[in-house]
Amino acid sequence: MSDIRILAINPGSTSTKFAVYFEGECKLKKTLRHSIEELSLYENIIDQFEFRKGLIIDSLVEEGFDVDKIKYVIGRGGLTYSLKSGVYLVNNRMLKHARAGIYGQHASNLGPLIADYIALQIPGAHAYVADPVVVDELDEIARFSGHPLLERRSIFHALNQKATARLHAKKIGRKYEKLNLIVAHLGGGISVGAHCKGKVIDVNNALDGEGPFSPERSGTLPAGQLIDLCFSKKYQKDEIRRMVIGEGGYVAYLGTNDAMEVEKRAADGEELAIKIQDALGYQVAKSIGEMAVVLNGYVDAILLTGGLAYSKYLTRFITSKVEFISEVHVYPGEDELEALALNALRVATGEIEPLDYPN
Ligand SMILES: Nc1ncnc2c1ncn2[C@@H]1O[C@H](COP(=O)(O)OP(=O)(O)OP(=O)(O)O)[C@@H](O)[C@H]1O
Ligand SMILES: CCCC(=O)O
Repeated sequence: MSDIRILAINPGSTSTKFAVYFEGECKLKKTLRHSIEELSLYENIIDQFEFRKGLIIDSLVEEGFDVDKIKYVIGRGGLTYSLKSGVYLVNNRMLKHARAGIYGQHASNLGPLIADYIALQIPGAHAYVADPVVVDELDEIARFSGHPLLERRSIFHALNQKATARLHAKKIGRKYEKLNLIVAHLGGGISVGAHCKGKVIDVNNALDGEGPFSPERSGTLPAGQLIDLCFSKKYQKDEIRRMVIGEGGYVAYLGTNDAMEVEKRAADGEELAIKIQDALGYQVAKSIGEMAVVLNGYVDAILLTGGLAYSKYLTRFITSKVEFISEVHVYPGEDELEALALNALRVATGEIEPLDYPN
């Protein structure tokens, strides 16, 4: 490995995270948190581009990094075309789709834009994204929703799910491509994926009201009641959308998206907090059961990851319901920056070729 320098960028809904790696070693890792007031100045996600990009560049300069030596700038991929898993060279079409948000607004749309901007300032540098949220490896049978006007799409925590699955495979000395795994990412949003020999053949769409509820998302709602709500004239479209994403789940029931606070309130005996925390665990366990069926019962392991997986209460609750299916392993938190950097390293060392974003 000769002087490979990588900048990894992960724009999240309330933070911008970035890290610099030299020779595969992390030299700087920063999380810049953004208050609701700060972000409310911008009407659209894309309007935050200058602000977030400026913060990263200022931080790098402040830390005295010789940015000119960075040749790989890799961002979290956004809501663009559905893609197969891998590392993609950022091209103009991807930038256009991310900028216009034609497949939806999400902070990750800023990933390719910021990576591209920074790479353009450095002679010889290139911009990439890896395992974007739109990684789609769904089996054909999983695409049917129940109505031809509505096709299921694969939108999930692909980067962390794949990284956790690969980490587990490495830990047990097996190849990811040889295993059947169920991975539950338990973060602000929740996705539960069936990984069949290296492909996520079914997963709930974590950004479209599917699957378990989460700290800030409603998950699947009763369709009939939702239709009535939409036409009740009591709510605007945006309000309903926020009930599903941003203000559903813990936020709707308990007024907070902080699972640590919910756990404390439950431990202090607050009855509603106890019920809702258990209901979240129950729904996650139910989704894991569904994915076991998708894998015909052949499940090498169930992996719990994401911020909520730090909660011993929750992981024990879920484990008690699903351990009859397979062994459960807990990988709390996420290290998406590390996952991005590892992907860039695989390109830098020639282990993989970057893919082209389709025309
Ligand atoms: N030690 C802990 N115990 C319980 N919950 C925790 C702990 N640490 C963090 N969390 C919870 O994890 C959630 C955030 O998880 P995470 O950081 O994985 O999500 P995110 O990155 O904001 O969103 P997403 O994972 O959907 O992209 C918050 O509700 C937070 O309170
Ligand atoms: C599924 C996309 C990632 C997120 O939860 O924000």
